[in-house]
Amino acid sequence: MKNPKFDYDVIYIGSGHAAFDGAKTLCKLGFKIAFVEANAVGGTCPNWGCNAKITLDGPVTLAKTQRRMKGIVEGDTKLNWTENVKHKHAGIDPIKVDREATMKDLGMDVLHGFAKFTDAHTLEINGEHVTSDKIVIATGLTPHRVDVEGSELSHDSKDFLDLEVMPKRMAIVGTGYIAMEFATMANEAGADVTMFMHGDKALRPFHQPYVQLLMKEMEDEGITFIKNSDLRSFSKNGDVYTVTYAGGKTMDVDYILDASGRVPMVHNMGLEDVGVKYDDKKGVLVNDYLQTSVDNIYASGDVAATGQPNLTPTATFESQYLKHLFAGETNQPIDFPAIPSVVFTSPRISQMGVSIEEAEKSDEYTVEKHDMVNAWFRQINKETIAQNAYIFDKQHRLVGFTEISDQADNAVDMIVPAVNMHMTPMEIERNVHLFPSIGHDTWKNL
Ligand SMILES: Cc1cc2nc3c(=O)[nH]c(=O)nc-3n(C[C@H](O)[C@H](O)[C@H](O)COP(=O)(O)OP(=O)(O)OC[C@H]3O[C@@H](n4cnc5c(N)ncnc54)[C@H](O)[C@@H]3O)c2cc1C
Ligand SMILES: NC(=O)c1ccc[n+]([C@@H]2O[C@H](COP(=O)([O-])OP(=O)(O)OC[C@H]3O[C@@H](n4cnc5c(N)ncnc54)[C@H](O)[C@@H]3O)[C@@H](O)[C@H]2O)c1
Repeated sequence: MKNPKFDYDVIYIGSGHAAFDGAKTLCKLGFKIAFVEANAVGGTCPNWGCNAKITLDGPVTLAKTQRRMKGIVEGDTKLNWTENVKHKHAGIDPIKVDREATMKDLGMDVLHGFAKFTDAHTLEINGEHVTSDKIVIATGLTPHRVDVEGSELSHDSKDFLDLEVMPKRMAIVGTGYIAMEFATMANEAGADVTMFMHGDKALRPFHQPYVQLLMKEMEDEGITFIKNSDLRSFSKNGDVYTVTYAGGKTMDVDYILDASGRVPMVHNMGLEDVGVKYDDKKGVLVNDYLQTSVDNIYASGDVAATGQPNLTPTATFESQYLKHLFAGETNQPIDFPAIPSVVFTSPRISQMGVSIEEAEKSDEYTVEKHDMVNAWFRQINKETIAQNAYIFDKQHRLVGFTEISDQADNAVDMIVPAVNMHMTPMEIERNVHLFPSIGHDTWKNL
């Protein structure tokens, strides 16, 4: 215990990556720590985000690859969605229990309930008051609902991940990360998927020519995109849902997934009462030390308005930074590295650092584009789309990378050190990779 004036040295509101990853090493330095969790311990990523999604995606990508290898790999492939969801539960459901046990083994407390500030050092949880020297708001995001009549009839990504039977006809609102990933899974599981787009662009943060290739691939697999859909209402008659859009057109479906984005969890927590400033869309306002407008209150992860991508690696990085700050290991502002991101569709699209679009507007950079689809390494599994681009600065150091292919996730991950350490060509040469491997394939162009 560092400050006996309070019940705890640090309380984290939330128990996701923005909290736990740094806390687990902070507690070893003698800090007394508690997490307040209103839902499943571990937060979004393991329970209804990354881990849950990628467990369901494994058999989806396998089925697609096996179809391409027809004749070499014999037999028909059909995804059994019900068994896939059972497999997901078997792998994912124990995580929250294990995580809570780990927290307690490390000497940290888990307080189940919804936290509300009563003053800058005090939280009310289920009518009990607990105090802490520092409080970290790590409450994440929650699904946004489109503002149309009948919006309560739609489902969110959490509901989708627990679907025991795949509906025959599915309407998906949006074409962001969740919409595109979940459409890929639903389509492979046999659903007739229609995507209702806000405008005419999908996956806006990614290189649009790659997004066009992905959309064409998804259309070839049977997915329909309705551009500028201008949603009007959802209604339900018996088991059938009707989507009304674009000037009164209608479509009947069996399920509506609203994937129109996620918004910060900042309400009903007494933030206004204690003076913590926030923006409804961006989250809790923080300075370069992740400190809010109240000195002893910090924010970390998706809920913190840092302008960084709302991803697990970002939450982990911020949580680790706060550990260093609280432990006195740094007094410097947070210095974000380039954070890689990938959309787990088939094929996948990944990117990191300076984008092609930024590079093409500046004399500082050069862009080298590659189409590898006919390269032998990409033909092992008969990939049908495989392109990437490297962005270099004037010293020929890699500053950005993007790829579309079945292996785009592993490709960008292999390139992380070259981008973040600003490696020179000589240093790059000294990083010798396995052969044959995606690492070798990706670094050979540097
Ligand atoms: C479907 C989906 C797929 C995703 N896939 C990926 C992926 O593949 N890769 C990737 O990097 N990222 C992915 N993400 C994003 C990733 O899950 C988040 O960036 C990450 O979980 C953020 O962690 P966090 O700790 O900030 O918030 P969270 O993990 O959301 O944790 C916040 C916790 O706070 C709790 N809470 C909120 N308010 C209160 C309160 N007042 N009192 C008590 N507890 C409270 C919540 O119950 C929650 O458990 C995905 C997200 C979704 C939804
Ligand atoms: N692979 C990953 O790393 C991964 C996967 C899933 C989620 N995430 C994280 O979760 C966050 C939330 O994901 P998301 O997909 O919900 O959000 P998003 O911001 O990626 O996409 C939201 C989509 O909804 C659309 N939209 C908004 N209003 C609409 C309307 N009225 N009608 C039709 N469409 C509308 C937007 O145009 C956009 O296509 C992401 O930003 C990302 O940080 C990451």
